[in-house]
Amino acid sequence: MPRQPMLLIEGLNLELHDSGGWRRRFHRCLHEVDFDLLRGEVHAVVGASGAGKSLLAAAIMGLLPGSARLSGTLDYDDDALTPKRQARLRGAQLAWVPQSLGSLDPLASCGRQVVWAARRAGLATHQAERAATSALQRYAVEACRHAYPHELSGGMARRILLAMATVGEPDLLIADEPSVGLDNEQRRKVLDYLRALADSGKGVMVISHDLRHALAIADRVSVFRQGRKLETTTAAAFSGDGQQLHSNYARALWLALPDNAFTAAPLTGRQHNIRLPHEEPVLA
Ligand SMILES: Nc1ncnc2c1ncn2[C@@H]1O[C@H](COP(=O)(O)OP(=O)(O)OP(=O)(O)O)[C@@H](O)[C@H]1O
Ligand code: NI
Repeated sequence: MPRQPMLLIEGLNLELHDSGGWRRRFHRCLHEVDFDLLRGEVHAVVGASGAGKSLLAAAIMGLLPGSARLSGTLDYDDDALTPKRQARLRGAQLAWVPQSLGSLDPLASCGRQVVWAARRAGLATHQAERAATSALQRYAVEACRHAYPHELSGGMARRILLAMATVGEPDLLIADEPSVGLDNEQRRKVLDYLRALADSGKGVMVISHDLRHALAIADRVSVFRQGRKLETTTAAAFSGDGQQLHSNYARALWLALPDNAFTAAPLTGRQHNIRLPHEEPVLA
């Protein structure tokens, strides 16, 4: 029997103000996006810089700029995800690892911020302290408990954000580029932990510009480009010469992975000319 999605998004359109200029002009950042997330699943969202991945996360969390124009339906657990409901669920059932390391409070120690996150998720004071300790241990940043954000490396700061997002055992976790700046060992641990969260019945949405990292843990993958979702497919469809993929873009992303230069069928001249989506660096 098909499982009911915990998160269901249909026909999502988003317009934001153009930055700069005095004229009030909007531009469309998301176009008719359909997306769903099942319990127990890791659903990866991949695509180049500017594809709209982080804006989709912000729309789910209810953290878009005030002037944003949003239309379409957003349901969580069979009920509309209204701004009021988003505010109530945020930090408890709905958790988010933001892409920007600037999200940490520069004036509070890292340990304090993880405890705050646990309190926000509804834990009582002594439980929050205990949960914070185990979250810091899980990501091997216990030594950073008394440090301030400016004293951390990028990878350490990323792991503090992960500890904050997961300390309250959320139902749905959105991790926006959770492994940027981590070494291979740490990345593997973080990805394994996200996989384990899904295996324990939670829903995990992982946003990544790196298809390899997404495929390491994903059940399904949605490919975005320029504000549009091109396709949602099983992670298993990224195999061989990519024939199971629907869009040329997803196939190009797949064939561009270093290992596939050796294992995939030879590219035709036309495929060689596909412009690959790594034009811009990810700002994190
Ligand atoms: N606050 C904002 N105001 C106006 N435009 C914005 C705002 N945030 C993002 N955009 C625009 O929306 C588009 C999508 O941005 P988004 O941050 O979702 O991309 P992304 O896929 O997460 O990219 P990256 O991989 O670089 O993080 C971009 O063209 C960006 O310029
Ligand atoms: Ni982003």
